[in-house]
Amino acid sequence: MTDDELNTEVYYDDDADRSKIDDKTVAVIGYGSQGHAHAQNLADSGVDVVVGLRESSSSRAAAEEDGLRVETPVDAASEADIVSVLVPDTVQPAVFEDIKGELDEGDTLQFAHGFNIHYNQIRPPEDVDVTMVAPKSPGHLVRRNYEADQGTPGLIAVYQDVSGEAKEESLAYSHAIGCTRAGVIETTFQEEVETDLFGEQVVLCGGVTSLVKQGFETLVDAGYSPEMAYFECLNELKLIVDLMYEDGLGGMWDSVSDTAEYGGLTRGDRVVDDHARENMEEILEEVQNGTFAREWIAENQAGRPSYTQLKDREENHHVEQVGAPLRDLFAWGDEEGEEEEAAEAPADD
Ligand SMILES: NC(=O)C1=CN([C@@H]2O[C@H](COP(=O)(O)OP(=O)(O)OC[C@H]3O[C@@H](n4cnc5c(N)ncnc54)[C@H](OP(=O)(O)O)[C@@H]3O)[C@@H](O)[C@H]2O)C=CC1
Ligand SMILES: CC[C@](O)(C(C)=O)C(=O)O
Ligand SMILES: [Mg+2]
Ligand SMILES: [Mg+2]
Repeated sequence: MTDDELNTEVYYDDDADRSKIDDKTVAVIGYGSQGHAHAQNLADSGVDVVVGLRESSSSRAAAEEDGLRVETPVDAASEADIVSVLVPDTVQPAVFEDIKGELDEGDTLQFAHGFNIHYNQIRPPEDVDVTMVAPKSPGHLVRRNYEADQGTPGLIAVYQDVSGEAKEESLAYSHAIGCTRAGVIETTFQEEVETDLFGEQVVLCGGVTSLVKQGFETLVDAGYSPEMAYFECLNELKLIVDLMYEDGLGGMWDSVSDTAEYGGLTRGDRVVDDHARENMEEILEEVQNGTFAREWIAENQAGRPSYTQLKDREENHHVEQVGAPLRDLFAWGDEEGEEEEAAEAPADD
């Protein structure tokens, strides 16, 4: 398929005008999954970066060790032309209240996910650009891909364009973090929020972990060894998804046996059936009408009681107890573990 056959325009390196960012200062607020990747990629691309972290932040040492200048969020925002808000969605409204006084006319307030703008938790001043550059990937891979001279696909969106250059600046920022190497699509804050929340709940994070757990439990409850069940339902999933990633569903079907293909084609829809589809539609509606957003905001205001309980249950699931020692035995286990620990920035919880 050529670019002409695509339904939407995809922007690559040549479409970005780096002069829109090269003489600007970017404040990256937060140094977690996305923050460390954006800050390091921008800096390696020659952009002036200052990281904004609170004095007590556990991420300060990591950012400084990575050679970045660190100030408080207020001081970083004060000297920046572009303020990239990369703290957790739930703390963004409070952080925004602290830094909003530092946004000068014509500055850019930028996000990697549109939750707080779309659900009106942040009301930006009218005289700044409001944009989004959202890599479609976990942050650690945004950094890893950049270092490997590869890219990460991303989205850009413009919510407010005071300067008349918001889109061009977003593309230049996408270039500097490596997204235009892989391709960038323009969207709206609404579309990004609704598809991102739906995708992570139904397929990528929620759906797939439930599928793994139910498959694992079914085998173990039927008397099969947990190790067998782990390899079958979790470990091999990565290898199957890698094939889909490289060459679509067809690439995967071509690689597995005819027996697997026939069994999968006849049985898959019995598992993820019409009932599952109805549930997907219901979940999408909760995203669209704000039910999920209200629930998540209230959950945070209450100190995250359900989140804490569910997280604890997940961490103690049998598949996790079986998997950890097995992964330690993998030949590459130590090396990868060390690399990830080094790259790992502190999480919000
Ligand atoms: N995770 C991902 O890969 C993706 C995330 N996004 C979006 O990117 C944004 C950032 O998410 P993510 O990278 O996961 O965030 P993280 O949870 O990884 O962010 C943690 C960072 O935020 C800082 N932080 C936490 N609370 C505060 C606070 N109150 N004041 C100042 N700094 C604080 C932490 O520092 P401290 O040590 O001070 O706590 C740490 O540096 C979100 O909008 C998210 O939806 C988009 C695409 C993918
Ligand atoms: C899939 C989860 C995600 O949307 C992401 C990595 O893209 C997130 O919010 O972390
Ligand atoms: Mg998300
Ligand atoms: Mg996402």
